[in-house]
Amino acid sequence: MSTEPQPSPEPAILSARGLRRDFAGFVAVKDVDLDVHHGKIHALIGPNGAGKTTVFNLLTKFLQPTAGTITCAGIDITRTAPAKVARMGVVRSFQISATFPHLSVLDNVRVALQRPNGLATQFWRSLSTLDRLTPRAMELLHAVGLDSARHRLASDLSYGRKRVLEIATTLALDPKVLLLDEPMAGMGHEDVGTISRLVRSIAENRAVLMVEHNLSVVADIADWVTVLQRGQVLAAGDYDTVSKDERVRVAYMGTEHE
Ligand SMILES: Nc1ncnc2c1ncn2[C@@H]1O[C@H](COP(=O)(O)OP(=O)(O)OP(=O)(O)O)[C@@H](O)[C@H]1O
Repeated sequence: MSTEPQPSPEPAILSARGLRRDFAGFVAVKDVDLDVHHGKIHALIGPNGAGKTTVFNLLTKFLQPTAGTITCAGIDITRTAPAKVARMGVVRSFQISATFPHLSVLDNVRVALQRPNGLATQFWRSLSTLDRLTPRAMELLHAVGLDSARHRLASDLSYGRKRVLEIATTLALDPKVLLLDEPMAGMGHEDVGTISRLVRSIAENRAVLMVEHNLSVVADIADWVTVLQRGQVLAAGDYDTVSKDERVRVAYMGTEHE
């Protein structure tokens, strides 16, 4: 079984080589190589404590690596600040609390859109200054299927639709790489289908890296899977390949997906 990063004729948009992170002598992530490609969904899976969240935080620069390199479109971002990395197009989804519960769905997206437009200070004077962002906000709401809910308060949405709204606000930043941390967490069956379709459509014109525990979803939508165990890459490949690997089954899938 290969632990090589994803082979592709196209250069990766986000790459890690030899990624390592120590916490006070404990090695949480070691020698991790991975590539994230435009138009593809890359799933990062593994048992609890395998190091998925740490890798996620390293790639978005919320944590500084102890060793290794991270590149975005060939540019070394290993020492680049998180805000700059986000401006380069590597954007992580935040949890639902990142949306404003007492604003409408439309205003939540308009507020998110002001960031790439540099209007951050104007918003607090008047929402009317955001009017020119309405057409783009409506496009995004249409793309995620929330246009009919645009005048509802975010707090009135179902859990699944709040998550969709949160993803829409992330898309407002027009990411090249979208990192999703357990997008299906807490979802009912119907919402899982909705979010899966949404993630698939998002990946049509950008790269997606997602940490996901729901292996049915990974089987369904991931183009490439990296399996972590004890901070290291145990296996990498398409879902069919990694799911048949005996070590992966023992480490993870054998107990989780039969
Ligand atoms: N800030 C920290 N200080 C010390 N140890 C940490 C820290 N963050 C993570 N760890 C340790 O690193 C290891 C990997 O944790 P991490 O949260 O990345 O795993 P995970 O695969 O995301 O797990 P889960 O699926 O349970 O969320 C764990 O043993 C964890 O206790």
